[in-house]
Parts: sequence; structure tokens; C-alpha cells
Amino acid sequence: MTTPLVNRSVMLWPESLQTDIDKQLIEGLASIGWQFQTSIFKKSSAASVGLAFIDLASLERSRAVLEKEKHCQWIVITAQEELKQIAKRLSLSNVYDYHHRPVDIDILSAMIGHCIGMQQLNTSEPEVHTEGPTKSLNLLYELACKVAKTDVTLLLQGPSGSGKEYLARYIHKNSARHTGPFVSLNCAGIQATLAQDELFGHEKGAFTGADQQHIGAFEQANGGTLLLDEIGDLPMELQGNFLQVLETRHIKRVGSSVQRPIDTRILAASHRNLFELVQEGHFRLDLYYRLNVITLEVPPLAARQDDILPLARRFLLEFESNHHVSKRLSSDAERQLCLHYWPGNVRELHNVITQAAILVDGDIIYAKDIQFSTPSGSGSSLKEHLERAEAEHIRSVLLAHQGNRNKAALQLGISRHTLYRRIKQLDVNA
Ligand SMILES: Nc1ncnc2c1ncn2[C@@H]1O[C@H](COP(=O)(O)OP(=O)(O)OP(=O)(O)O)[C@@H](O)[C@H]1O
Repeated sequence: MTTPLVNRSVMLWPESLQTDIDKQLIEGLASIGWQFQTSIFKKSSAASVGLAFIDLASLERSRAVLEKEKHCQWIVITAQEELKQIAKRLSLSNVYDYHHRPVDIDILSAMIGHCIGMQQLNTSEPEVHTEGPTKSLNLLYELACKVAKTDVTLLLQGPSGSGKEYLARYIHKNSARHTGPFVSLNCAGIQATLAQDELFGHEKGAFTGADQQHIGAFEQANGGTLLLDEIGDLPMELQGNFLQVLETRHIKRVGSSVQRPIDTRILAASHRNLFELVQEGHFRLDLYYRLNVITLEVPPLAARQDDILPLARRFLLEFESNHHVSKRLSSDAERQLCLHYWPGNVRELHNVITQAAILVDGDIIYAKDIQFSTPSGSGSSLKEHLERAEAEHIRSVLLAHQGNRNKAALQLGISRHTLYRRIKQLDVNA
């Protein structure tokens, strides 16, 4: 059953528009019922779709904002002559569509409605995954499925872009909480005062400028799951409060003395080794032990070669269902993808495929159409490529076991002696 379309909120970027044509477009959309939100950094926003007016001059700043606002699907509007270049250089997975001026209001309105509808479909009828694309992910996803049935706090580790949030969403969808909200909060780079507000919320009048009550992430995710991404960056002064929430399952809004119960499953993710942060004095040991009950380790894409083509095809199918255009990879393009080292992991693969699908006119993507945003591994031999993947995998397994070589060797299925030898030969930096 489809949820009725009740959400008419649309995010707007930039917050104040420069051209009269764009202002008129927004006024026109507002006159037919769309409500615009301009406080782009407010996590409590109801909008899951945004309009972004981008030109080449503002591209870099806009990209940073759109990338940060990844819970939102963006419809990008540009000048006709800049469209192709912007599509090529922006290439973000949360860009839903591109339009150039002059924009037809009715078409844009239908597109916004369609985008919201697609997201409601995705959240109201969650796809339940039963297996990952490779054997290594199958094991990981099987374990995730088991722990999804419990409410235990989990730590998800793995390099940036490897799929930690994807795994967190999978756990949420396969849990008894799947009809509740999934909220993701990135702790990286938030100042302590702002982070406290984002996590715990505040009462009206709690501080100068608090003219409205704000519900924090713990409460927004009530009945569902909260992912605290980059937990290693949570300011030290808030780590104690967070530990207390994990233990008491109560929170206190800023400016309130009332302890409120929360029914929120908490997942924490990090691309950094939390134990190292503990040793450096940046992360509390007691919180580390509280989080480290079960750790799920997502390997880098370079260490799961078998994933590259199934994922690439999955992204093309996703493109087809969003844009109603079918594209496929030639065998030389597939070879090219397999030779790349993917330092940006699955996110990079997603971007490369989406960009190629947008830019190629025909229905086949050839090797020449594939453009990597990171240095290509295609010049290296297969041996070099495999060695890099092996080194990366050994490094991530060692990190998962806080450098314990006995445990790492056991997980890797090799002897301790072989592990020592490979660390030396491959110059693994763990
Ligand atoms: N198994 C998968 N199948 C399909 N898409 C995937 C898969 N894993 C990751 N992705 C996609 O790859 C991109 C990056 O994944 P995700 O955001 O989960 O990575 P991450 O490890 O949380 O990154 P970061 O540490 O930077 O937050 C997303 O667009 C996600 O949808």
C-alpha cells in the first residue's frame, strides 16, 4: 500500500536566490501548494527533496552542501549552456534530476511529486535484502540480519564510501523497527554546542535565539534507528552524555530538567580506528567498550573484486528506473572498471557509473566513456592490483581487531607467520 502524499516540503538551495526568474519559479510553485524550507542545515527538516540552483561559479560550494545533505534527493536547475558540464562535474548519487532554464512549472511540480512518491515507496515498503553481492558480503549481511532482530548497539567500521550507512539501513529494514524512522547524523566537524542541540534538542527559550522547540536526533528516531556516523568525531565533552543515554535510555533536552525515555536503536559508524583514538586520548575507553560489543566490518571495494560488476549493473538499473533510460556496459568498460583500485569505494563506483550513464548518448557505455575521479589503476599489472587489494584488506582486518595479529590471522584464514610475512612484503601500514 502506498502512503498518501502529505509532505509538500521542499528544501531550497541557495537560501536566497539571485535571479528574478528563479524567484518567480519558486513563487509559482508556492502558489500551487509547495512549501519551501530554507534552513538547509536543520536536521529536523521534513523535506526529503530539494531544489538546487547551481551555476559553474557556485559549483564547488553547492556540491559540498548537497553532498552533506544526503538524506535529501536534489533536483538541479542550471543554465542550458552549463547543464552538461555541471552534470559531469557534480555527479552525486543524491541528485535525482537535472533541468535547465526556462523550467516548465508543471513539469517541475510533477517531478518533485514523483521524487517524494518514490522515496515514500522506498520507506513504506522496504526492500528486504537476503544476500549481498559476494560471498564476503553474504557472511556480513547474514550476521547483520541476525543482529537486526535484536536491539544491541552496533559499531560499523570500514573505509569511507564502503557502504556503512547502506548496511545500517539494511539492519533497520530487517529489524522489527522498520516501520519507524531511520535518522542519520554525521558527527564529523560539528561543534560541541551544535552537536548537543542536534542530538538532544532544546526547549523554546533555552538560549538566545532558541525561539522554537527543537527535537533532537535521539527523539526524531524514536521507534526507529539512529545512525551516528563518524562517531570518532563526537566531541569529547558529549561522549559522557552519549554513554549515559546508552545506559539509561533517557535524554534531557537543552533547557529542560525532564528526563524523557527514548525507544531508539543506536548504530555507530566510523572509518577511523576507535581504539587508536582511545590511545590518543580523543575517545573515552568506557564508551569504546560499550560500543564495541559487536563490530561489523565493511571491507573496501578493492578487497571485494567480485562486487564491482554486480554493483555497477545495479547502479545502471537504478539509473534506468529514475530516468527511464536503459544503458549497459561494454565488455571493455567492464574490464576497465575491474582494473581500477577504487580508493573512493562504492561511492566512487556509483558516481562513475551515474556520470557515464548521463553523458553517454547511446545505450552502450564503452571504456572511453568511463572517467575516474581518482587515479586509474589501469596502468598497473594484475599482480600489483591484487597486492594493493590484499594490503588494504589486511589493513582493515587488523584495524577491526585493534592490531591483534592472532585474531586477524584467524579471520583471514592464514597462519600468523604468513600474516607477518605479507605485512612485511606488502608494507601494510596498520
Ligand atoms: N551493497 C551496496 N549496494 C548498493 N549500493 C551501495 C552498496 N554499498 C554502498 N552503496 C552505495 O554507495 C554509496 C556510499 O555508501 P555509504 O554512504 O553507505 O558509505 P559509508 O561507508 O557510510 O561512507 P562514509 O563513511 O563516507 O559516510 C551510497 O550511495 C550507497 O547507496
